[in-house]
Amino acid sequence: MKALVTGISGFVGSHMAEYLLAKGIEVVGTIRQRSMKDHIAHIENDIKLVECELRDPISVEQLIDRERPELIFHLAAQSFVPTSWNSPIDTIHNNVAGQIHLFEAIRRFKLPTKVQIACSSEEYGQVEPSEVPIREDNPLRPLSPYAVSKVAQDYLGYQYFRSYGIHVIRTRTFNHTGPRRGEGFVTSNFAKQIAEIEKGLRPPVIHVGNLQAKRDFTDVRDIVHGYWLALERGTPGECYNLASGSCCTIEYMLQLLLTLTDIEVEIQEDPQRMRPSDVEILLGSSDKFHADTGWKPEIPFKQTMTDLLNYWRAKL
Ligand SMILES: Nc1nc2c(ncn2[C@@H]2O[C@H](COP(=O)(O)OP(=O)(O)O[C@H]3O[C@H](CO)[C@@H](O)[C@H](O)[C@@H]3O)[C@@H](O)[C@H]2O)c(=O)[nH]1
Repeated sequence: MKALVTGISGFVGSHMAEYLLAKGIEVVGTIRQRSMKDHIAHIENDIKLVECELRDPISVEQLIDRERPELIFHLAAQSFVPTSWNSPIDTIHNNVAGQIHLFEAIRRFKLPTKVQIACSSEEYGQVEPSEVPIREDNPLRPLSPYAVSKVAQDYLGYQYFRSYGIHVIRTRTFNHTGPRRGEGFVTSNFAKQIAEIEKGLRPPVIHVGNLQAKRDFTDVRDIVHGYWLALERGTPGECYNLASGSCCTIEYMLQLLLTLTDIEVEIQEDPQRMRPSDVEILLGSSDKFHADTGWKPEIPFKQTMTDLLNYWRAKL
């Protein structure tokens, strides 16, 4: 069986590739011209890498025609919320056009390919206290251009399923982290700052943004298992939350990291790290996904954060 992973050199893409290889699946992955390959260097000989700009319909059509994968894990995206404030149109264009080109190519060649699309809990946006844990039928009230791009990807998935019968599964994933998480994202950013302080590379001051936001974190290794199950057992056209079912403040996450180190630090708020509007709480129910696929997260949050901190300690 052949699987195509878009964005294979990214954080989730690299974990997805490892997961698929362990299952004996043939893996093809897309990278961009200037993609860093550090995350996949250890498996580069076991996968096929294809340079493909997903915003270019011709490249995507040629890729799909040539590879004809049975499964697609569509993970390529501009995934950092703050970047989307700086250049909203780039995020919307990148995330929406890439997916449309994939769908159009599948449609053109009438392929039975199963496609998982990486949607996001950010789509729920402004969530009322009475609405948690959030279920899939909650209203979508996106609060960032990134979130709007994910709503568009999500509904395009629904539309291509309804219009053309393409086997699309929409996974609305809540926050996920673990080794190789990009350093801009909060868990990795704080872990990296701690590792740098431990090594004497910076003064003992941790710079933070909004510590009161609440997020529902799952380990990336549980998430890629979920993506596999989504295509194996999920109902085409459906959307599913992937979440741990509990949440914590960003402050709690920072304090947890600080229990894993001996250093003493000062915590300093950095106005640059504040957002024009931040999602206050994301706490998801995965009951629907569990009922259809049996998925549940296995890795405790403390283990995930320990692995992430050790990743930075080894990398610096
Ligand atoms: N990045 C960052 N965030 C901070 C910081 N301090 C506090 N935060 C807060 O920490 C929360 C999480 O921020 P991120 O790690 O950047 O993730 P996100 O905006 O929640 O988005 C992530 O999760 C989505 C799923 O809910 C994903 O769709 C998205 O791609 C990303 O992985 C936000 O409320 C943010 O304001 C900081 O120094 N840096």
